[in-house]
Amino acid sequence: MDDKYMEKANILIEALPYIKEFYGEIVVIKYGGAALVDKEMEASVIKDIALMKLVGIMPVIVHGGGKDINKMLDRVGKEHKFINGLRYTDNDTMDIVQMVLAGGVNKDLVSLFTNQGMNAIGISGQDGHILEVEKHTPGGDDIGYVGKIKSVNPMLIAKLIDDDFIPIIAPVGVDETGHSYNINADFVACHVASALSAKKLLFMSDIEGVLNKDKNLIRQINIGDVQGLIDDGTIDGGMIPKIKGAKESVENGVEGVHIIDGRVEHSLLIELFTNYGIGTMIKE
Ligand SMILES: Nc1ncnc2c1ncn2[C@@H]1O[C@H](COP(=O)(O)OP(=O)(O)O)[C@@H](O)[C@H]1O
Ligand SMILES: CC(=O)N[C@@H](CCC(=O)OP(=O)(O)O)C(=O)O
Repeated sequence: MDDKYMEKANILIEALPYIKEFYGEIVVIKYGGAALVDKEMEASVIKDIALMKLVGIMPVIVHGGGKDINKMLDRVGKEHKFINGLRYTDNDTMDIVQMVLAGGVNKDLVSLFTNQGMNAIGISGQDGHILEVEKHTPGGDDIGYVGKIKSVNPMLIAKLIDDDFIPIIAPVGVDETGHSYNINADFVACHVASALSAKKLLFMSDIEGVLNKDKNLIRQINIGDVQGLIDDGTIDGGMIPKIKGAKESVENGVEGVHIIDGRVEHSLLIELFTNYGIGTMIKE
């Protein structure tokens, strides 16, 4: 037979044990950063997730949209600032965060799935009390309406999954008085993955994975080594919440957390369904 047909058949056969392993399992995908700004890539990611769903995996999406919030703040002439990676969120900023994340990014993603003939439902952590928060005051600082997750109520998400929908969750939570809070989407993804006892959590970012000091990709990190990589400065900036959250999720029973490059077409499929993968896996 023609080699090129054999090659295609082999790719499908290589995927078989993974499809079997993940069949009926929940996989949480944090979709944000660079992967969210390029329309072509966005369409390709949606196809990958549609394929996952059609082979029996139950995907749950938590999205970011920090760059879209910045753009909207620029448009209305409002300054934006981050304190240790968290957006300073005063009342007006919170209105914009809610509008951009829960109203814009969330519904745009739902439309993309609808275009692929898939049933997706866009919700935020406010719906069904999914994300209950309290005011986050890191080191005693008041950074406005930034939420610290107190509890995740997975009931509504589980119901949507049971009814065959792909839940798409915006990282906005609610406190006991009903006020909305802005939450870092990485934290939300980790808490949701733990609460749902997901098999996997995948972070799609704008870098190959976790890099060592020589800027080479680290293929696997055991949770016992995470703190050392932070302490010696190998990991900093936006990678810190991902890696800390990854460690916590694994401790809470998520089998593996993967950090993959959202700029590479089909990185999701390659990571899940091939022997070699593409990014960094964090595991026990
Ligand atoms: N060791 C590391 N390996 C990879 N990225 C790192 C590392 N240390 C810091 N980073 C930074 O973390 C960034 C990813 O975090 P972030 O920008 O918050 O992603 P996203 O917006 O996709 O959630 C990378 O682009 C990189 O600048
Ligand atoms: C408190 C806080 O910082 N919230 C984030 C929420 C969005 C987010 O996390 O988006 P990315 O994943 O695309 O960075 C923010 O306002 O930017």
